[in-house]
Amino acid sequence: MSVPDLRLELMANAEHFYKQGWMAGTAGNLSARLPDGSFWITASGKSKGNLNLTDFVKITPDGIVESLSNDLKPSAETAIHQTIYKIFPEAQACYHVHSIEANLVSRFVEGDTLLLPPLEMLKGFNIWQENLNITLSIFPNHFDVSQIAREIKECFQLAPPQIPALLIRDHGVTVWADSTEKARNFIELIEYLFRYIVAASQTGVKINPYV
Ligand SMILES: CSC[C@@H](O)[C@@H](O)C(=O)COP(=O)(O)O
Ligand SMILES: [Zn+2]
Repeated sequence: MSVPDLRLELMANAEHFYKQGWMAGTAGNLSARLPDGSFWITASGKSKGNLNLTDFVKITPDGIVESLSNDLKPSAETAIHQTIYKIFPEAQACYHVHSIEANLVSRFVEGDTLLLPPLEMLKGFNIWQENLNITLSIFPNHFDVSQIAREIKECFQLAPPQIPALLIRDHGVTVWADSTEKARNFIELIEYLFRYIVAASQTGVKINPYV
């Protein structure tokens, strides 16, 4: 039986996110791991609304770029995907999108953690506790992407995140999961939580009554 090409999943998910307005103007990047530990990642600067099979670059476990053409460069944020796959061996897909709500909520706090609302939606991240006090790490949006990747590694090696997601201030969210399907769900869940936080701030509702 032939194995389905993971690029087809990435193309479908990118189109879905693009239609939500989360990958406008070439924003965002998606990757998925292959059984040999290499991963497909979207090539840099491509519109994510209508990707082709040729709009991807393969990165080997040693970090070698295997490009299908000289015109293709790997995503400018490949270092973040590599870091996530290194720290979390169970991760099989890593998705990064830019939504307006992610950027707004990243400005709601000055520190490096965002308190999440204790909503039922958190069960989608396999969190089954009452009186939830779940936070999301926020990283500065350094011009040098490898610096962002280093800070992610340092932070998560000290303390693993409570949910498989991270936010880069004024930039966007990144999630990872053990399948492309779950990574897509995680993007939808976290973006729902961001929308809730924005709406709560407009209506005066406390984000988390347990804190
Ligand atoms: C709208 S440009 C955004 C980029 O600078 C970057 O943040 C991004 O997400 C997409 O970069 P790419 O190199 O296409 O993967
Ligand atoms: Zn980005």
